[in-house]
Amino acid sequence: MDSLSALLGHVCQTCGEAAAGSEGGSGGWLAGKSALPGRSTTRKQSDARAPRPLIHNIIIATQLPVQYCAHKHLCKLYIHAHWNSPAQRRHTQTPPSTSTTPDVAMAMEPPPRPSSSLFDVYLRLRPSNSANARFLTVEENEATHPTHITIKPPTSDNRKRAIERHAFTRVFEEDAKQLDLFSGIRAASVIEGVLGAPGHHGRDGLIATLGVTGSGKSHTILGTKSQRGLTQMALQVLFQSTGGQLVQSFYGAPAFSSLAAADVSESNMFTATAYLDSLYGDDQSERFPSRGNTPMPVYDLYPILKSTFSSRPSAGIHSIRPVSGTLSRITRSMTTKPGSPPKKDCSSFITNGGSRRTNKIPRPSTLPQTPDMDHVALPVDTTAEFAIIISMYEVYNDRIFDLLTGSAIKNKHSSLKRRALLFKSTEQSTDRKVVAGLTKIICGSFEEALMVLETGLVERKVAGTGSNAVSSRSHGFFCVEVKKRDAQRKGPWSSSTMTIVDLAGSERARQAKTAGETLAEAGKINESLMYLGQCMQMQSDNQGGSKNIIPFRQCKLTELLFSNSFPSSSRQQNYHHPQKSIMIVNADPKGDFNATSQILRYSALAREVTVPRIPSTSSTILASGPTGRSHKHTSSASSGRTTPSGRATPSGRTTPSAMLEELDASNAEIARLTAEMEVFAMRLAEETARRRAAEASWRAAEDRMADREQEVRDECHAFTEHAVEAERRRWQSALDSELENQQNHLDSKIDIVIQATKAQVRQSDDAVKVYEDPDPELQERVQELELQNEILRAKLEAKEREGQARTSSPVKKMRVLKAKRWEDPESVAGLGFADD
Ligand SMILES: Nc1ncnc2c1ncn2[C@@H]1O[C@H](COP(=O)(O)OP(=O)(O)OP(=O)(O)O)[C@@H](O)[C@H]1O
Repeated sequence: MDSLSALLGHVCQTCGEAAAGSEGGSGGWLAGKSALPGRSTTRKQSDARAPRPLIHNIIIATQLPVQYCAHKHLCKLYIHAHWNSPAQRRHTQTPPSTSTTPDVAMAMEPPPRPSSSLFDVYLRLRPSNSANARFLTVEENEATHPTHITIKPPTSDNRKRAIERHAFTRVFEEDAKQLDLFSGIRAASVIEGVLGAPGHHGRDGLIATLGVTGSGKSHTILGTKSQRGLTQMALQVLFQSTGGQLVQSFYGAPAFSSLAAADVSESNMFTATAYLDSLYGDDQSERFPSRGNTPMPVYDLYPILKSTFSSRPSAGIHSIRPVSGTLSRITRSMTTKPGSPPKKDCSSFITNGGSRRTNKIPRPSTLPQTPDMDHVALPVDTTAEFAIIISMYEVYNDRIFDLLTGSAIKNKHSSLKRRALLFKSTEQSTDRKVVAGLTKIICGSFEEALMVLETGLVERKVAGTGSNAVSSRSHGFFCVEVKKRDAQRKGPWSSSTMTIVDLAGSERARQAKTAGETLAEAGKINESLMYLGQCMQMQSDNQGGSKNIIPFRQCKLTELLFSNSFPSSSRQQNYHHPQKSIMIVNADPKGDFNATSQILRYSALAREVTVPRIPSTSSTILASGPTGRSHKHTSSASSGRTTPSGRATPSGRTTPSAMLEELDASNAEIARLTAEMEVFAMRLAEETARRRAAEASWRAAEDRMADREQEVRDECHAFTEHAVEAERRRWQSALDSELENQQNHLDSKIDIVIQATKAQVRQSDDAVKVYEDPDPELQERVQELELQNEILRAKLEAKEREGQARTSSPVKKMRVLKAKRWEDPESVAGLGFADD
């Protein structure tokens, strides 16, 4: 009964009796279900005639805590509905106020951030140009900063909706400046955490903005033409704090390779000078006469940077000097006016209002110089050396895209299909997921970091809508990674990241007047914000004692925002503290009531709802009457007490007072039913939202499954193709080597035969005899020739005999023989004649 004791001493609005006791007639305000008449055991001992207050039924129906005085006067009907948890309901009891509209509970303290809370939630109101009345009131808090707001439906709203009260870590009014916000949210302490205490690793930090479209999220995070945003301010503080302790990380410097080696996210790392030089080199050559070695025209950043620098690790890169001069500013503050017809993809980062993106180098001197953060100096570990690495990406249609590829700088590449990156565990980062394959730029100075930031923003998806001339169509993530190591020992680099997120705004298609692709984008934006809302609502429930598991894996956005918010599972070397997170909710107090109240409802750290009481008809009637007596009756009637004039007569006839009583009872019943209806409507809305979320998550899961299936199929296909190709090559090479072996074997055999033949020829005078299988044709021919030979030989012999017979002279004989020898030497030899 803590709440009860807290409420003692208050005064009943109807009878003016001071609350001093407990239920049962001694007076006092009762609160909570345990003190309800009809439920309490003391009820039976109390005045049996005491009417059962109508509110009792409401309690039964809604299970909500209520208050009433000892006289059971229904002075006001307070329903403090902390829908999320009983624990939250408990601390909402409050005495009624005397104002005509029900006040909200004052006992709702700004909740201290418990360890289960993922975010500190700040509310920033933007100055509004709208002629509408403000529906949002900031409660003044004299002791400290305002932390509570009340939102009251506009008078035009005929749905009699509840008045809601929300608690935030702190509320910033419309006149809050960028610097007020920076110091108010204690951004410096986030940066300090990222830098790490002496001898300790840093801790990740996250600053994000949330709100409906046009509520000032980008204004807060990225600033405008004249004012810096939180990003630029944080960068300045970071660079001036680490100042002299930044490592030299030009290509070829040992720090560069060690930084690249220490990166766990499979990133493409470049120095800012090389990166900017590669992107803007050609067009800026006139303006940067001092810069040498301007790379070739860049058609794709990676191949050129890689071939230029990876192959020549020691290649000198000339730095781009800080530039002065009047040049067109790359800013978000141009293009169409809100309300004008949507203009597709009219990038806010274009110069001269044209539709072409520029490839002019961003110039730090022309960027806003205020607020200057010179006065902010953070304590830094003096024994350490640091490197600051910047990466940027956006979540567009639930896919992650690198913003530093440089493809948007050259017009030719604006149509190129971008490759989505994965948020996954890598080989070197098994215990936590990282966005793999990002472009990371090592920045040596604040100016370089600003140029990289502006370059990345050129690539971000923005479009003009009916609600905002420069509406972000994606959730933008700007990451500043601080690498730290011992300056003396040069040990391993530790890493902590400050992520600054500019979320896309939720929007209603009717107001934003979007269509086609922009409408589809809005659908995805709203869906991801709905998941974010669920996560935030659960975190707020958890503060009240619930132990909900935050469902952050439902979409890329929540995964990226929340996955580092929990303690690392690894307790060893890679242990990471949960990140310190800050959520800034932006709201236009005169803007769209429905959209704004919805966002405030799920982002607030605590909330309560007050259903306005429907005034009693009888009191209205009687109040307009002349007598005070009537009023007294009404009060009695409303308290449920019977009065002499209010009773039915024994004859059964009802007096006017009895009718009035009845009327009042009916009105109270109507009020009860209306309150009930309101409660059920809210529950229904919640359940519907939950169902929709579940359906959307189901659909998203199906999509993801299909994607995964396709990925697995592609992977299998690629793997199989690769394996088949490798096998084919293996077989081909085996075949080739087999053929070669055979050839060699044959050659060696032939060699042996030739050698043997030669040796045989050398050993013997005989001609080489070649033994071959007899050819039948040849054989026939040989036989024929032999036959002819025989015939000729016979003829010859015959002729010889003839000649011998004709001459007996030896000389003639010799002459004949000589002639014969020329004709047939063999036959002559055979005859034993020799040449003389
Ligand atoms: N606190 C502020 N002070 C002055 N002007 C503001 C403030 N907040 C927002 N604005 C102006 O309102 C306009 C819309 O703001 P902004 O683009 O930041 O909205 P947003 O929430 O980022 O919208 P979206 O979600 O569509 O991107 C801009 O012109 C911006 O300068």
